[in-house]
Amino acid sequence: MLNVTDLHAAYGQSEILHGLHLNVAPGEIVAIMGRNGMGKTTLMKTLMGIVPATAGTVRVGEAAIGGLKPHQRVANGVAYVPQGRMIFSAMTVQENVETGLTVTGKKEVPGDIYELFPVLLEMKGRRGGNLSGGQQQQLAIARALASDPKVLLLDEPTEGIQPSIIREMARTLRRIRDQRGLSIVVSEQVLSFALDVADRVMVIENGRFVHDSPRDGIDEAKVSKFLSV
Ligand SMILES: Nc1ncnc2c1ncn2[C@@H]1O[C@H](COP(=O)(O)OP(=O)(O)OP(=O)(O)O)[C@@H](O)[C@H]1O
Repeated sequence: MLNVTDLHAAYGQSEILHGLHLNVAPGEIVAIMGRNGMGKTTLMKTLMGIVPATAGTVRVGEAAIGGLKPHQRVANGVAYVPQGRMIFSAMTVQENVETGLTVTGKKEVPGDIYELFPVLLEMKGRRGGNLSGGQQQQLAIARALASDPKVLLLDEPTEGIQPSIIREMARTLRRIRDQRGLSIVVSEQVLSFALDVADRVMVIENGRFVHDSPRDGIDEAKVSKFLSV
């Protein structure tokens, strides 16, 4: 579903991503793990078109999206939950989710989104800024799902979230995948969450993938070693 070949990206003269290859099958969940500063956020932003790629191709299904602007990528089926969630604090929960509908032409939030996140239905008239961190993360995921994506990108969704909510989030993401059949790419530093949520774990180091393993039979000690400073 998502096919990335030889992706390079740079900030000015400083190249950060050095030729990444990534294939995510329909319905597959891939976790991209790596320490701070290894290039996870840059990869997410490059896939979204927020940071321009200097070389390489990005396809979603048959569509080449590498040259498109972020909103055009959303229209082609890519949705993004940025690091730090970036919900609109002054807008209500419902208004936040509605911003995700723009590309679908729908006026109302589909009921299955509130079924996934019942707390958002209870709080739909509250301002986003008044929600807890875990609730804001649910809101950011709901907003992303409102665009009816084929590929969902999440950048460090567990950052600043309590352990019990993190386990719940892994279950919810798998449920979303099972219900919608979409592909999910999640960047992560918490190994237990990656093992809970993903079918495959990749490790990025200094802008290169250095490890790629199915969840089943993964060498946890080896992955932990990459993550320890
Ligand atoms: N706007 C920017 N301008 C210049 N360099 C940047 C910029 N953003 C990130 N970098 C550099 O790019 C490299 C990769 O950063 P990136 O944010 O992609 O890492 P990360 O793996 O997501 O880390 P974190 O877990 O801290 O978010 C780092 O060396 C960082 O200093």
